[in-house]
Amino acid sequence: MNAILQVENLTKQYADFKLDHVSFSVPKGTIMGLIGENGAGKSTTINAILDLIHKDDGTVTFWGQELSSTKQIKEDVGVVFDGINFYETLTPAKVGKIAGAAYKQWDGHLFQDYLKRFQLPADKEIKSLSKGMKMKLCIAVALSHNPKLLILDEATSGLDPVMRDDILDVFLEFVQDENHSILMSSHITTDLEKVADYITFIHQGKVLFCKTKDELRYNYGIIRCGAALFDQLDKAEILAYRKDDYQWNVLVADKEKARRKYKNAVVDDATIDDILLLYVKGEQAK
Ligand SMILES: Nc1ncnc2c1ncn2[C@@H]1O[C@H](COP(=O)(O)OP(=O)(O)OP(=O)(O)O)[C@@H](O)[C@H]1O
Repeated sequence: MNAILQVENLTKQYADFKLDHVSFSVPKGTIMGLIGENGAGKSTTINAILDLIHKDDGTVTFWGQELSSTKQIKEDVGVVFDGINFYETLTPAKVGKIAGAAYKQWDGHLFQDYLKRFQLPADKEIKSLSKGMKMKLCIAVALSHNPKLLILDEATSGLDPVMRDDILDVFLEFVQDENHSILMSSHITTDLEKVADYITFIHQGKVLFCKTKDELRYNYGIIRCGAALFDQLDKAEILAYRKDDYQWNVLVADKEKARRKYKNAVVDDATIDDILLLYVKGEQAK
């Protein structure tokens, strides 16, 4: 069994939104980035995976098994959400004691190491910690019960660039163990460009694609052209397109082919943000 987490046809209907047959898997030793516009369904996906909300259909398997025991998930899956809050009068040291009693696999020394590494004061009340410090505390707790899978929903959004970089290094260290994996949603796509192996793009409740980051980075490109050339483009090769004031921006899956074929066009590399913007704000060709 190569996948730590497998999600198949996950479906959840709300009054005004449907998470629609979402499928993807997170292989061992890898980081899967979950991207999508606000309201795309990322948190709904994560909540359904963790059984925090009832799913209408689909299966979620951890290590090849549908887990009926939430206790087992609690031990083996470290979870960090944007906005998780501990009681304000606790201190990080007290949080460590409580977590030590709650998790069988708790490693108090590891927790102390993370407090030092993340520059968190052990004896300061949580109400006096900044948002970023609280987030770091959540990450320290999630890592210190020795999970095999980390699920992070916007877990780095409150951190400054220097601390984000440090935390991303911690995530990369975590997946050095090939039995570990991470599923992380983030709007900071440059973070995912740095650490993710795969990207799953959810758009309006559906998976638009699930691809390796390298495929996106090395193969996807944007043709910048005028109306005349746009009319000549092979429409079957266009993934999405958008016209701004002066030019057409056309997303293609094979930029080298486009460079060979349309010699007069500028074909730029595409960042994950570019891809997301063109799919969300542009027209989809197929
Ligand atoms: N409990 C609920 N009842 C009804 N609708 C809900 C509920 N929770 C979420 N939704 C709707 O589901 C949709 C998807 O929300 P979700 O939080 O999954 O998006 P997201 O991709 O995580 O967005 P963001 O990037 O803004 O966090 C939204 O339209 C939201 O209003």
